Amino acid sequence: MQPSGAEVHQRIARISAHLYPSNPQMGDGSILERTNCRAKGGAAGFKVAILGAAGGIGQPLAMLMKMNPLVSVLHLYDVVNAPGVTADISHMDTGAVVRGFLGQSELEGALTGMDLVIIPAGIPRKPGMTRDDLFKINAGIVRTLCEGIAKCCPNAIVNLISNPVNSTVPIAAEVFKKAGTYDPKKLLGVTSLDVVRANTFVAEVLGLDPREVEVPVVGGHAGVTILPLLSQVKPPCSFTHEETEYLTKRIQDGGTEVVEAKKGAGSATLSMAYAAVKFADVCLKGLRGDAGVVACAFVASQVTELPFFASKVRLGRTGAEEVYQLGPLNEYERIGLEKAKKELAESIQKGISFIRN
Ligand SMILES: NC(=O)C1=CN([C@@H]2O[C@H](COP(=O)(O)OP(=O)(O)OC[C@H]3O[C@@H](n4cnc5c(N)ncnc54)[C@H](O)[C@@H]3O)[C@@H](O)[C@H]2O)C=CC1
Ligand SMILES: O=C([O-])CC(=O)C(=O)O
Repeated sequence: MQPSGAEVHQRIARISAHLYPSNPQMGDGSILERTNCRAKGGAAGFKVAILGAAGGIGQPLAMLMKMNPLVSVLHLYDVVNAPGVTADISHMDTGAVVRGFLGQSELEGALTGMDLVIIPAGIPRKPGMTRDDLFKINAGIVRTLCEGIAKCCPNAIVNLISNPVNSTVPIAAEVFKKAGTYDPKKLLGVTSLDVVRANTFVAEVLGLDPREVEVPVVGGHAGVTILPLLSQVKPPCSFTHEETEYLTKRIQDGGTEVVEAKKGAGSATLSMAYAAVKFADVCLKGLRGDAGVVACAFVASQVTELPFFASKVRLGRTGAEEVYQLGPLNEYERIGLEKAKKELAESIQKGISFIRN
């Protein structure tokens, strides 16, 4: 029997409400003309939210996550332009269902039920600024978003990209502690761009394909706190002192190199989206229960005397299930580690104090 006109309207309204739960204006009558209204959408997979999805990182990150077969539902949240980015990305013929959420009043809808939350919300650097100069504005943004996570999806894995990561991760930890939801395994500061850069620059020097190179980068994510362990590069190789100095400095200053090249138009966005997706994919594979999933991240740690430190971690069903020791360091790296720890201690304390005081 053919459905009645009223039944067809009801069916479309249901689909529209499913796709745009808190943006009814995005599911207006125009959907009547669409031919895909019987789409099931969302095969088995994970639910992922991106907070800051309309930004320089957020947009390519959203596009790449829409292409990830492990993602069944993708929520795009921002305080501006989320509907436009959502409409655009939702036309991609990949499995994930995309939904947009605009502004603080829709944060709850964006977060409820999520398995993984990726946060690239916040202002980027301009030439002459340090990442710490972003603290004033980004600290408050991260606090608000993490309060939402504690309330709506306290079990989600959080990938925190917003700078200064060395302080925003401690901020997030304090917010979760206050809310009684803190699970150190689930809070990961994203340092994968440092690894991506290190692999690229080391491959250039060695004349190798970057896909064959693995460089552990430990410490934190700002200047001297970024510590590439060139003595542990795979495949095993050695560097002259000059090469070590050149590579260490280039990896540590990679972000500044992009900020200066962009001349005031922001910082790394495309390589960051790539690195964030690589890292998110590793987190999702861990959640799925894949064995031997390892990546570098800035996490709660007992590897040094500091409460947070970036190093290799093993991702599993509950997040960062194992944090690896640093392994043997050479003299150059030992000196670098002391410098890194000094700056890191201050940045971590600044983040903690922001919430406690
Ligand atoms: N961890 C890392 O390796 C890297 C971190 N970053 C950092 O990522 C952050 C974002 O960089 P871009 O995307 O280039 O900046 P952007 O300015 O292009 O985008 C940021 C987005 O965040 C949104 N936003 C602002 N306040 C918000 C709030 N309260 N809730 C939700 N969204 C909000 C803005 O509307 C904007 O769309 C910066 O802090 C930057 O320093 C950038 C590159 C690498
Ligand atoms: O340098 C910046 O401000 C952005 C960033 O963290 C990076 O590119 O590593």
